[in-house]
Amino acid sequence: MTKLSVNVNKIATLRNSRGGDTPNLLKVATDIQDFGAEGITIHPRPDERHIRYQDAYDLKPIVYTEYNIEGNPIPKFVELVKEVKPTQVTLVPDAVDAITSNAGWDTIEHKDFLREVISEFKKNDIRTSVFVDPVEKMIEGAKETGADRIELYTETFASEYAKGNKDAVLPYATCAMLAVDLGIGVNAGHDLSLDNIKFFKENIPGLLEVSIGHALISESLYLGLENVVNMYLHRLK
Ligand SMILES: CC(=O)[C@@H](O)[C@H](O)COP(=O)(O)O
Ligand SMILES: NCC(=O)COP(=O)(O)O
Repeated sequence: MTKLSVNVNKIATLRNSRGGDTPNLLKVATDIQDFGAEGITIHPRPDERHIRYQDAYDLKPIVYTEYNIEGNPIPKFVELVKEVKPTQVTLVPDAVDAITSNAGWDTIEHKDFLREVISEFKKNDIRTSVFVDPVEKMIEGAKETGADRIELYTETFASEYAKGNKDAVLPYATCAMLAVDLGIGVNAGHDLSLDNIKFFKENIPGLLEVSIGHALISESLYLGLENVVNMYLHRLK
């Protein structure tokens, strides 16, 4: 079974745009789980433009499913994760000024660094995952770091699939099979959506978890607008 972990970064983006507490992140995270999602993902960035570090603490007692915290393991992030103790930490090599995550780790070049932070998280009983492009050498490198899982960076798959190139899933399938053979769990995320998720799931062996945010929140607007507009019209009669 593949677990759905909902990334709530975009809820925090909307909240921060007005400086208040609407939408309320904790209510949304509670509702998402009550509606059946099996996890909540956050990706606090150093500039706290969406998820604030304090949100990570506030969500801890609210998340009763799997709690996944993603980010670049700078010292401040490592301390945060060790204090919050989520179910899983996903290490992402994102630059401070990146609009969003745009590449996986070079697990060979950064093997020693990754091995060190991963062992620190493992001592704290936190499952570890490393964000990687679908390149076999990077999966083998991830194994060397001691990570429990990889998260396949699915941006290329998503953009190619949208253009009709279904073969774009093949490197992901190959890497997932390799990971399973090596005894590493397989997660995936970035730009997955209602349009591409079924095909991706059907083609990726052993897919344990997907984390989805941007498309899922956008789709919630598209699919929820009619209901809300009609509720306003009803009150204005
Ligand atoms: C690792 C990954 O693909 C997601 O965490 C994505 O980066 C979401 O982050 P943003 O919401 O900041 O784009
Ligand atoms: N790890 C990927 C994630 O959490 C969500 O990415 P996206 O759906 O916002 O692109």
